[in-house]
Amino acid sequence: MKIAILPGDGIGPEITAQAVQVLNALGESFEMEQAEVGGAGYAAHGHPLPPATLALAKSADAVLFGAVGDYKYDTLERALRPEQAILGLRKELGLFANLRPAILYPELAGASTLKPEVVSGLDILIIRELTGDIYFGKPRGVRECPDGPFKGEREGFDTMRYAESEIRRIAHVAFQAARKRDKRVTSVDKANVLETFQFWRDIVTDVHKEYADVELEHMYVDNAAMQLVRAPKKFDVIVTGNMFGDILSDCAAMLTGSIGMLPSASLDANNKGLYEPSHGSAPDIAGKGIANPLATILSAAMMLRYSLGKAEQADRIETAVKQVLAQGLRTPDIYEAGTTKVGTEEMGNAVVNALR
Ligand SMILES: NC(=O)C1=CN([C@@H]2O[C@H](COP(=O)(O)OP(=O)(O)OC[C@H]3O[C@@H](n4cnc5c(N)ncnc54)[C@H](O)[C@@H]3O)[C@@H](O)[C@H]2O)C=CC1
Ligand SMILES: CC(C)CC(=O)C(=O)O
Ligand SMILES: [Mg+2]
Repeated sequence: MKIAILPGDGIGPEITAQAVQVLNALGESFEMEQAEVGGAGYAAHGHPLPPATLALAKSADAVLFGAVGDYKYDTLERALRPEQAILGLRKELGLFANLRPAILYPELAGASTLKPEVVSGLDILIIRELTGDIYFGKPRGVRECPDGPFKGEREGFDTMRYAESEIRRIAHVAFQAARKRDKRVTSVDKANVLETFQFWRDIVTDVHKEYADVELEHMYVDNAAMQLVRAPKKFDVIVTGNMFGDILSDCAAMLTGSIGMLPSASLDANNKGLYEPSHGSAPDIAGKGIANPLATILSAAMMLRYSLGKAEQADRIETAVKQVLAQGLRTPDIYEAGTTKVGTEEMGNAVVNALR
């Protein structure tokens, strides 16, 4: 089985190295091939998603991705910015279903921003549509404002849109996932304001007719953000669009102690996937050896489970992560008094030792 390893920028290479170390410790014979992506792709080949990197991602059975982005590229024209690499990979590989489980490990109850009684036992699954919405809609750009009170001025614009089949397929993913859990789906939208999301609500309601055993509720995104920090355990599966899912999942991350704890799987219709932490390249801590590698290590576990048919090995990694947390090891983002502060590499080494 071939895994494409795309470390990217910032903390990407640091955290990916730890996940690779963990995969190597499983005793499986994975073929791993690494390639530059993001700012690293631009620096080496003049493009954030070099053709050889895309070809590798397409030919591999699964992709393990670090993160992309570096402030030094923020002035480049948009098509050449590092973030285009991950957007391009999602689109090119058809990775429309983004699964972001927000699970609170009991040892991290004190690291969560919420009171232990509000988050203890938290286990929610955010399903974010990943290849549509305003992140991909066209037209977009900067133009002369054609009408209204600002006519003649320059205006920036983007296009929010969802095709019916895009909504149907992500709704099916959500209802099917809920069937394996607590059988409750909350569809998050902004149907009170946006045509796109009234349509979203209508289609999700229609798909729900095929899942009578699953409970469906609709919630506006502003309320959902509030409920996530008020009573997050009321959610089981949240399904939402690309932008709302992006924002709500960062919010949910803090319930688990840190964004460094939130893994993700981005899947196509056949469960071929790209696996990456939900966070970015964290330029503020890059090179310091203090980034939390657990979201990436847990993403590797998701890769074993969803794309590589190795559920037992995925369980082993998740058990090893629980063990190092029980040992009291913490990177600074999840550190509390009475625990032991470690760096990225020490955390990775501890997971490897726990595996053995
Ligand atoms: N999939 C991707 O590659 C993503 C890329 N980005 C890009 O990353 C760059 C930085 O974006 P930000 O908005 O700062 O988001 P970010 O997620 O990189 O960082 C936000 C905050 O969380 C902290 N953080 C993130 N991951 C951490 C980890 N593993 N351990 C400890 N602390 C961690 C950072 O230090 C920072 O304070 C930008 O260029 C952005 O476009 C952002 C999100 C996703
Ligand atoms: C480039 C961004 C869309 C990446 C991001 O924020 C995410 O996937 O969570
Ligand atoms: Mg994000």
